[in-house]
Amino acid sequence: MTTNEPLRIGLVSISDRASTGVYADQGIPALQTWLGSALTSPWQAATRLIADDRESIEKTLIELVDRERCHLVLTTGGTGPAPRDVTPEATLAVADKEMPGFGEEMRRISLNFVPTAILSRQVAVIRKQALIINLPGQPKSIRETLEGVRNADGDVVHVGIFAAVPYCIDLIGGPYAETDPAVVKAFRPKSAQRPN
Ligand SMILES: Nc1ncnc2c1ncn2[C@@H]1O[C@H](COP(=O)(O)OP(=O)(O)OP(=O)(O)O)[C@@H](O)[C@H]1O
Ligand SMILES: Nc1nc2c(c(=O)[nH]1)N[C@H]1C(S)=C(S)[C@@H](COP(=O)(O)O)O[C@H]1N2
Repeated sequence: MTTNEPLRIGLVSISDRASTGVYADQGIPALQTWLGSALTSPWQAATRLIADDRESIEKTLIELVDRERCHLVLTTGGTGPAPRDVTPEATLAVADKEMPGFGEEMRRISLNFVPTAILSRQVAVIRKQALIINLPGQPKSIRETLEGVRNADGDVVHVGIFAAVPYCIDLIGGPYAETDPAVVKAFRPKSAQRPN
């Protein structure tokens, strides 16, 4: 049963350099901007900027899901092969269930942009009432993976993963999230659609 409360979204930027001020964090602003353009139903964000440290990542994810009661948590950064990249391990460690389709599809989408997309080990999981999704660290990859790929005319040629996010949130008991179809069209089976 879905609810009418606002969608609570945890936004976690995981970067050694942004979290220590070597450069300004662009992850959280990119997430907020994109969600602001995509979501047409009420939402609120809880944001965290942390280092690539497995314990801090696990603690942050648990806090956002268990205490802040987020329905969706998006992380950015720390999914590559370097020794400090441990976001997928931390995410799997707090998981009740794995959702492998998201990682598979994000890598396929990202291959339209960079051949190094296969270096991203990103995962998605369910913990309690929340869907947690790892996005790559490159700020531009946030829009690319969530919104998908367009041709020169602006038509979508590879659907972004956010198309499946609202229905996933329905299925785990969260609010009915709606999107601007010009940015990303949320897909739901007919039986799950609410009249406008
Ligand atoms: N939060 C961020 N803000 C701005 N740029 C970022 C951020 N995170 C990553 N980037 C950019 O994307 C690139 C790839 O991201 P990745 O997460 O692999 O970073 P990294 O090389 O592990 O370094 P760090 O963890 O210190 O950001 C980085 O080299 C950086 O140019
Ligand atoms: N859409 C998209 N996906 C991408 C990239 C990108 O620029 N755009 N960079 C790739 C690279 S170079 C790496 S190493 C991996 C992991 O990045 P992360 O460690 O920043 O999470 O994401 C990959 N996926």
